[in-house]
Amino acid sequence: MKDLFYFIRKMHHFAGMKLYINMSMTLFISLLDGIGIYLIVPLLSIIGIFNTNLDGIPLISLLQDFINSWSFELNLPMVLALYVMIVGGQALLQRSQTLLNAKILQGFIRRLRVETYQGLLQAKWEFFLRRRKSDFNHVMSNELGRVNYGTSLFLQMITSVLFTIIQIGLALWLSPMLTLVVLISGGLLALFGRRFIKKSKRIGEETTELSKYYFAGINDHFNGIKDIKSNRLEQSHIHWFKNLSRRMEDNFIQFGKMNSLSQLIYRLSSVVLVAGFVYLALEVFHTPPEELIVVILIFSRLWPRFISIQSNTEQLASNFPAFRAMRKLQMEYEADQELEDVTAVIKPHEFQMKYGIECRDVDYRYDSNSSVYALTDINVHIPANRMTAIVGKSGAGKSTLIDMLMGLIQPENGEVLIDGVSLRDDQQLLGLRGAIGYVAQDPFLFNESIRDNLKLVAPNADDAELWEALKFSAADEFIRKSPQGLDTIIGDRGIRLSGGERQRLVLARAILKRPSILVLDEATSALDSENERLIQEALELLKGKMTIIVIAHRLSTIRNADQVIVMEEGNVIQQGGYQQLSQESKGTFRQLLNYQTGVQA
Ligand SMILES: Nc1ncnc2c1ncn2[C@@H]1O[C@H](COP(=O)(O)OP(=O)(O)OP(=O)(O)O)[C@@H](O)[C@H]1O
Repeated sequence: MKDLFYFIRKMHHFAGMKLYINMSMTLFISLLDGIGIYLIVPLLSIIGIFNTNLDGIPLISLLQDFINSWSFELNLPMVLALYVMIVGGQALLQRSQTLLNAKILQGFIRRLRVETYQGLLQAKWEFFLRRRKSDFNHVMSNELGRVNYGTSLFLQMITSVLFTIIQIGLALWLSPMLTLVVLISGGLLALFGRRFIKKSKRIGEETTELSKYYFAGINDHFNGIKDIKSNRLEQSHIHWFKNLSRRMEDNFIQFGKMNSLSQLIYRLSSVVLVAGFVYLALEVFHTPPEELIVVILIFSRLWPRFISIQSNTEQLASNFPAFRAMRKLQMEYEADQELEDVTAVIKPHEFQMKYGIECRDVDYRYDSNSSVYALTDINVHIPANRMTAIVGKSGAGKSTLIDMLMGLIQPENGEVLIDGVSLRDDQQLLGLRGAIGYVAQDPFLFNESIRDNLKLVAPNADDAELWEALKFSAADEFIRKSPQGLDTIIGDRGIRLSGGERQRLVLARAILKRPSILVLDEATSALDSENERLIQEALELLKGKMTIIVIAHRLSTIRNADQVIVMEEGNVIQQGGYQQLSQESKGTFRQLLNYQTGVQA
């Protein structure tokens, strides 16, 4: 409930006056609707088609006096014209209200969607390390839809409740005793209905869990489709999917069963109540027939409202878990924001690094409850405008160190400094990130054209600049050969390219950004020797102009590095020039070199 009110407050903040106009319109439409129905009896009676004495009915006798005071005589066409005007006016108003309602809701959902997306993008990298990406997809699509539906339902309910209160007031005026009986019956029904609301909430919780599981599953399966196909795992996945789909169906039907049962009970009770009413009115209270007609009219309008409020509450309760899931995600990313505003632009050339990046006594672990550290007591200096290589066995902590140097993760102890200023400073962090060109182990490309993928980092670059970057990364030749050239669409994550082609393309993209720090995490691992040599030569030309940090398993790649950092089990165990380290016969670096060149120590 608390989460629901949070979003309602948000909507109130967003829509302001429009929300009240919308609600007033709904109320007015319901009133017109009610008047239209109530009027038909007295009007027909006034013109003598329906012969009843209306003197005893307060509101209607007033209306009768008013109509009688007119100087002209009311006839059937005029009565019907009045009726058409009221109901027609209501239909016109209804259309405007539906439009306004859609605008408010859609505007609110757009805002919520953008806010959540932006909040997620501004969260720290560590936030993403701890969570499944499919959970974000789930909240951003499925749960957002349920929040939308729930919010709209809640607004409908407020107007419905307001209108019901007005109707109760009218009914009390017309016949207090019988209305009280209706109200008491309604109250008993609401008490009885609490169990249905509780059950709806429980079913809603299961809906959230199942849909989360569904999103995670399809996400994993389609990401791993190559493994599934090559290992013939289709059957087990289809079996999993069928099972889950069955559970989703059951969950849906369970809600339908419960909702229809509550509706059945309410409807049956309404028939019993009407029968009881008529009996009481005629036999006990000796209500005159014309008053009875009005009371039955009131009842027939009031009771369905009770039923629909009850049914809407059940629907709303089944959506509570979506409100909670959305709010929980928001609170989590709000607590893990890394920058005030990631959209603030600091141009790469505005970031000047003279001395370099330094790690001072840095410790880091991925899980604060575990005793295992990914980095321990790291003290390194990455000099500006030099090339530094980081080497070590798999799992030694190379990528973690790079993430630390880029400010993606923050040390548990110690400090990372750029020219002596801590990376905990937002401006420093923003400046650093803007100045980095990063090529990951598993480079990311969008399912767009080569041109679009490149222009992502440099929207104003012309074709000549694109080709220059592509030449640098030895990617120009294969792109020239493809029939569509720069307009070639490269598939999901660049699936239509080979691993080496992808790496070269991402390297071109990094260069196009004109970074002052180039970070290559195993960025040339998929290249053949010829292309690797071409890139080495290109990097050689960059030396002295930008800071280059390279992780490489193939040590031939880093022969020209100014500094080599050797890591083992989260520690830096050697640090120095390539030549110097290769001559330390007992050192790990020498061992690694020997393994790769086939020389036994
Ligand atoms: N997201 C993570 N959550 C928990 N532990 C992690 C995570 N990423 C890495 N680790 C652990 O941290 C240690 C260092 O990993 P890291 O990826 O930095 O090694 P690496 O030297 O880059 O390895 P490789 O050469 O295989 O890429 C490893 O023991 C790894 O299991």
